Order: sequence, then structure tokens, then C-alpha cells
Amino acid sequence: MITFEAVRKQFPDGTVAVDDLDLELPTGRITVFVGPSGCGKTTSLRMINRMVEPTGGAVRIDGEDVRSKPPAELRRGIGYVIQHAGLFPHKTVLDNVLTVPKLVGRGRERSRALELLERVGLPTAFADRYPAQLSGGQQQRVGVARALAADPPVMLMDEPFSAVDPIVRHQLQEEFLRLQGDLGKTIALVTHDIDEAVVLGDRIAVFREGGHLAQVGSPEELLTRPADDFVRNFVGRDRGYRGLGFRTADGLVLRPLDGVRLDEAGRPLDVDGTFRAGDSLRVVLDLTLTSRTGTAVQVDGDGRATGLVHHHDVADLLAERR
Ligand SMILES: Nc1ncnc2c1ncn2[C@@H]1O[C@H](COP(=O)(O)OP(=O)(O)OP(=O)(O)O)[C@@H](O)[C@H]1O
Repeated sequence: MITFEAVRKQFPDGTVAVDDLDLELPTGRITVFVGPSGCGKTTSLRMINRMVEPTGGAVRIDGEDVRSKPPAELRRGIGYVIQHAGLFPHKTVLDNVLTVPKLVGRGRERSRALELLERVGLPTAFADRYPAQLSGGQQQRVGVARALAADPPVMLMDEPFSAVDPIVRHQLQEEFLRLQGDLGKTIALVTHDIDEAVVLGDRIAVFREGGHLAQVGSPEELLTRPADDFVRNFVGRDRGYRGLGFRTADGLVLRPLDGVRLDEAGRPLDVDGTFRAGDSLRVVLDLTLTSRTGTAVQVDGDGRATGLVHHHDVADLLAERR
């Protein structure tokens, strides 16, 4: 666990970037720092690996003050990923990944670097390219591979997916979550994008001006029970829609399958979208709104149709639960 205890950072020019910050980042989980520009997210992140030294309080990793280790030794256990990946332009992809690990045996280093590139979804054929020959999304993948190279238990990620377009960003987020599902690193991730925070965070810390915490909680808590107007405004007007991602479709009353053609096994033919009872209401609402008929068909585990919902049904259920 990473702990901030009454942490303060005042820069030499007098700016207080972070003041009296108490925060816990659970082991093996993703904690997202989110908030408007200039509210101290990056400063807080960098106090974990001593790129910035606090002027008050302490940052601890598993109880140990980060200042008890020299920065170089500390950073061997902490991967760092930044926006635009920060790759060395004159080094190949493979050499960029190899700048970090101090592994035994030259052959092993290379094969581990190649394995990491594959893990982050880059064909090994890219290993000998230079960063300028890659797309932004591919460069970010190399940045993630490099941060993982020394297999650090902790990862700091500062706006890691912000420099790419929304579609690529979404792909990178999904792949990153899959990877984290296998690796279980303790991650602190900075973003100013509440949607990204909700998708990636196990825990979200909402910062406000001066490094003060407005609220810390699960995405669901933030969306459904914002602590005050600041959080409510930051989370935004469409929080109701985002909140749908946390509610399942099993409360929907199904309509008869009128007009739905089925095969012999009872599986629907020619429908735009199907969902299961465990899917989120957000999935169901998306399906109904994008289908030509305004409906979606619920199926069981074998793909057999069990009923039909109209987008009005989702809206009615929401109105009831509000
Ligand atoms: N080296 C520095 N000297 C003086 N002030 C600084 C320094 N670094 C950051 N600050 C100030 O500290 C405050 C917090 O900055 P920080 O970069 O942590 O914010 P942030 O929340 O990460 O913002 P952004 O989302 O824009 O990156 C800002 O007012 C910033 O101008």
C-alpha cells in the first residue's frame, strides 16, 4: 500500500501545490488522481518516486518512508509512464525497452523485452523501428512495455493515454485493464478525464485546487453519491448515464418476443443487439438506442432469446430507481 500522510509541497516560489494530503493507494489496485488542471495531481504522483520531494508529511510504500532509499534504488521498483511515452528518439523500440531492465544474461534481456512488446500488443516486427516510425498509440504501448520491463510492483502513470485519439485511447485502456488483470500492480494514474477515471479506477481520488481532496471512493460512489457541488459538477451532468455502467439489466421487465424471428434452438435471427441479464444497463441502453427498432433481445447462456426490451423500459427502470 502507498500512503500519503499529511503531505505538503510548497515550491520555492511559494506556490503550495499540495497541502495536507492524506490518501491510501491499495496494493494491486489502480488509484486514479483526477481533477482540473493545476490542482496538484502530477506533483502528488511525483512525490511517490521522489522526482518531487515533499516539504511536509511523508509518503510511504508498505510502511517505509520513500526517503529511506536513494532515489535510484527506489525507482527500480517503480515504473513510470508519461504522456507521449517519452521515448528516446534515437533508440530502437527494443533498445528503448532495454534501457530499464537489469536482468541477468544478455540473451534473456532481449527475449524478455520482445515478450513485453507482445504483451502490450505490439508485433515483435516493430522491435527494430524507431519511435518516429510508430503511431502515437504504438509509442504509448512501448512506454508501457518499458515501464514494465523491470517488473516493478508499483507503476506511476501520468496521463498515459491522453495523447491519442478517442478510439485508440479506448483500445489502450481495455488492453491495459486486461494486462493489469494478469499483473496486479499497485498503480497511481493521473488523468483530467473523468470518463477515463471511471473506466480505469478501482478507486478515484478527486483533487481540487491546492492538492486538496474533494472525495475518494469507488467510481460508483462518485457517480451516485458525489460529496459536494464541486464533485457533482466535475463528474458532470451525464453522470446518470455513466452510472448505468454499474447497474445490471436483471431488473428489467421483459416483453414478449413479438416480431423476433428465432432459429430451431430459440436463438434470435436478424436482430441488431442481444444482451444477457448480467450486462450493464449502459450496454442495454446503447443497444436499444442504436437498433433500428429501438429494442434489444435478452438471451440466456446458450444464446436463446428470453425476452425483449424497448429503450423506454430502460428509462422507466431508471426513473423508478432514482
Ligand atoms: N516547479 C514548480 N515551481 C512552482 N510551481 C509549480 C512547479 N510545478 C508545479 N507547480 C504548480 O503547482 C500546482 C500544481 O501543479 P501540478 O502539475 O501538480 O498540477 P496538475 O493537477 O497535475 O495539473 P495538470 O492537469 O495541468 O497537469 C500548479 O499551480 C503549478 O503551476
